[in-house]
Amino acid sequence: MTGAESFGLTDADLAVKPTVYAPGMFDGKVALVSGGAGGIGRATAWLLARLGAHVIISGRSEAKIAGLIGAMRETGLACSGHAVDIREPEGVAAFFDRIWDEHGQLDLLVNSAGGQFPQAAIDFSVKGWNAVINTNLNGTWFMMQAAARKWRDAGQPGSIVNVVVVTTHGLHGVAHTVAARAGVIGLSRSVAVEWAPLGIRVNCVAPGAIETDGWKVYTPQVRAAYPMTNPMMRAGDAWDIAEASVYLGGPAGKFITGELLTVDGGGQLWGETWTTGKPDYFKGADSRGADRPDGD
Ligand SMILES: CCCCCCC/C=C/C(=O)SCCNC(=O)CCNC(=O)[C@H](O)C(C)(C)COP(=O)(O)OP(=O)(O)OC[C@H]1O[C@@H](n2cnc3c(N)ncnc32)[C@H](O)[C@@H]1OP(=O)(O)O
Ligand SMILES: NC(=O)C1=CN([C@@H]2O[C@H](COP(=O)(O)OP(=O)(O)OC[C@H]3O[C@@H](n4cnc5c(N)ncnc54)[C@H](OP(=O)(O)O)[C@@H]3O)[C@@H](O)[C@H]2O)C=CC1
Repeated sequence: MTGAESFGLTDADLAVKPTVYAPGMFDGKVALVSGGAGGIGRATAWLLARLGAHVIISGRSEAKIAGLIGAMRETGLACSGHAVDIREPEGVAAFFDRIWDEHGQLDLLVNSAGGQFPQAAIDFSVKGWNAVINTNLNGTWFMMQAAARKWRDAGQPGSIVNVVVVTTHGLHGVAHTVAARAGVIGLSRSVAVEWAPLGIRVNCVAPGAIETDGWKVYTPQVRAAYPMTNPMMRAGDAWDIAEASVYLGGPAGKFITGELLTVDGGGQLWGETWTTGKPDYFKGADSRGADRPDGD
């Protein structure tokens, strides 16, 4: 692979990809997609804008946001963007002030900003652990809380979709992110109850292996094995997650809150996920070795 290689759907794909949803479904609505210039966020931003929403795109990289906004506006879609690090609560709060100043409303927040690096848990540094927890748990929370405060203060309903990771089986090499995402899922279930009186719904989508540029952090060997993470024996695409988020976050999900929708081709039921490669130990009984510490 070269540094220039990219994965997943392009803007040209996303501009025309067929959707199950009706045109105009989000007319008059305002949606915010964090990580909106990443793979899954980008697909979500295109889908929501094509369905009529004004989409606000955030992320850390101004250049990535500007590129996406240019591509979307070229096709006549309504969007704007702002660089915000979700780990900075003051910056996040100021961002939501700005959204209300400019639009006076927000209808849907999709938290797609996140990520991790693959490493054996036993080798995590304190800094590495904190980077992943701060991004995926704290950052997601700062966005959720800032949105909810605005909705409460404005007396407006709202909807949040958090894009997480499958946490129900041992996801090798990404224990830090599984810990953070399990936190987000638990948090979402709790505030789904606390915030129901405010008219705020909170749901999560757990993607399986979804081909995006986020895969660049994994080796070519590991990426090549991702289709083996599920019984469909293929990766999903970012549109799969975008349509799931729109289902939960939009009108189709109006009686759904505190829910987790897994979109992984059945990977929870069958499949192997090795983000740092399959260790010899798991390759078969013969590979366990006589020196394996059995603890007895
Ligand atoms: C059921 C099947 C599911 C399949 C799941 C597997 C597939 C999953 C795919 C994805 O989720 S892909 C999409 C997500 N995108 C990414 O993950 C992109 C890359 N990740 C990030 O950018 C993370 O957000 C980040 C690493 C947390 C970035 O945070 P930050 O910008 O603060 O990081 P750094 O400053 O670069 O690093 C901070 C600190 O972290 C440690 N560290 C970072 N990278 C590595 C690494 N490759 N190996 C070991 N340690 C790493 C390290 O301590 C860094 O500090 P320094 O050493 O640089 O001082
Ligand atoms: N692709 C997959 O197979 C899977 C993905 N997921 C999760 O889905 C989500 C989206 O993934 P995907 O689109 O594939 O990955 P990408 O890496 O393509 O997108 C993630 C986006 O998050 C943004 N981001 C990261 N950290 C921060 C931060 N501190 N503040 C603001 N923005 C930030 C990045 O923007 P910028 O570069 O501008 O900082 C980036 O565009 C992630 O949480 C990911 O872990 C879960 C399971 C599988």
